[in-house]
Amino acid sequence: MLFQVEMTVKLPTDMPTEQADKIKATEKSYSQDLQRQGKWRHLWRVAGSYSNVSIFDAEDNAELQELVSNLPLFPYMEINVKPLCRHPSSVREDDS
Ligand SMILES: O=C(O)CC1=CCC(=O)O1
Repeated sequence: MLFQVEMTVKLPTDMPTEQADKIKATEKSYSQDLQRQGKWRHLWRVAGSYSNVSIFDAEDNAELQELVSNLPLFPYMEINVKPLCRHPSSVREDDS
């Protein structure tokens, strides 16, 4: 199942830079691992913001919840999820 996930990062302004950098590095590694596994299909920055729009490919809602709640930045993000299904006019055969 495909899901559009929009994440907006809201780190506390008083978080020490070293701590923030460590969380961001762990987040990068975790996200790149999921991208290589094909679970995190797309990762796009929303221009002009500290948000991303991502496409996840998870077995079901429970797996999506597990993937997203294990994000190192999870405690510091607002997350919106939209389940997706194939558009009947899509010409892409691999959009499943
Ligand atoms: O910077 C972000 O949008 C949050 C994030 C998701 C994956 C990653 O490496 O950073």
